[in-house]
Amino acid sequence: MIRINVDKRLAHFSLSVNAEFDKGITALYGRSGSGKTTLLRILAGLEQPENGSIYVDEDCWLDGSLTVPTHQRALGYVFQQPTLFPHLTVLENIMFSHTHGKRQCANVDALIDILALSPLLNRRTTHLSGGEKQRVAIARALASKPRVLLMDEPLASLDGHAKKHIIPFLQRLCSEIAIPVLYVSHDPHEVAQLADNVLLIDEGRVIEHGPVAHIVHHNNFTQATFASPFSVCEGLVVQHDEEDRLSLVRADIGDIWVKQVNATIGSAIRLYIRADDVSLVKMLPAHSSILNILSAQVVKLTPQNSDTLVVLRVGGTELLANITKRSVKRLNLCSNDCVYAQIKGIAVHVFN
Ligand SMILES: Nc1ncnc2c1ncn2[C@@H]1O[C@H](COP(=O)(O)OP(=O)(O)OP(=O)(O)O)[C@@H](O)[C@H]1O
Repeated sequence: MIRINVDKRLAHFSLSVNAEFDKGITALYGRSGSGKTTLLRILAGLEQPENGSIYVDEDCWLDGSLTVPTHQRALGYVFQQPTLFPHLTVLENIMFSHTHGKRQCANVDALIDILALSPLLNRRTTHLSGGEKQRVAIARALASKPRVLLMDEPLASLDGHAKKHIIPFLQRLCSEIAIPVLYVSHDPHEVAQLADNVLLIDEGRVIEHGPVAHIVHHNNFTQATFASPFSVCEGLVVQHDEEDRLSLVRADIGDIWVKQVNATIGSAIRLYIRADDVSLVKMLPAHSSILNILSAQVVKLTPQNSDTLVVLRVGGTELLANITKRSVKRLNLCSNDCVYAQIKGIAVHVFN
């Protein structure tokens, strides 16, 4: 557990953060210049706050005049551009912190295995792809067995294909290392896929902090980076329909049919549902191509520029729908109305 309470003034910017981060991935999310990197740098001891404290469990990294220098903080730092030693092989890069640091070394074999680095170990890092370099940088950051992992847009320099490839490694790794991971990202899709919690930051102040499914529903989240609104739902795979190539997910919003997923029955799964892919009807349709029709209640209507964002209560949780103003008028939609939310199975993104 990290407990941080710091104030920092820069020339035209001030940051004031009081937060706690438990194990798992916390996405630091906010518009450009909101203070995400500054917060990581303070945690790493690369910036000195005017006052405040940082504790990792019971260990003090900063309090008043006491400042533990960066090299004595048990942390790993992964940057947007992997900074590897070009004169060393992949294995030598990974082992660098082991041979040069004083901390106990992690199980390097397990890291190499999880990050699928075995075929690369004897290669020079100059000849690796961007995604391979970043996997080496992550292994190196973890080889010193840090108690905190800081990742500053680690996938930003990768293309969509490389990102897709590396994200499952990251997910597996972060669930195995069981330490707090602070992960800066501008990409709402990445946040939805990876984060357990989100700290939303604006102008150096914490705007929201909590579980990802809750925070992504906040207007502040979409306004922070002009992301299209979406919902994140947790569920379990309960059935595969081989003939129709579909899978049934028992999610917190109800049972949802999605395109067949490569996951065993009982696997935990996360659904990403764009608000634009949710439509509303007041009566159950007699014949519909839409596979998922859920009973819902309107909680709130928020007119946007040309659309209206509708917060729905579905099961014990919330779901967002984005519909046109004309649709709101046509349905004469008001708060507390009972409706049916329709979600195309084909439109649901599945993260497993
Ligand atoms: N060394 C510095 N001196 C003065 N101002 C700085 C310094 N470093 C950063 N800033 C300012 O502090 C603010 C926060 O910067 P920071 O890099 O933390 O933002 P960020 O949220 O990480 O942005 P981005 O998403 O664009 O990387 C910005 O206004 C930036 O110009």
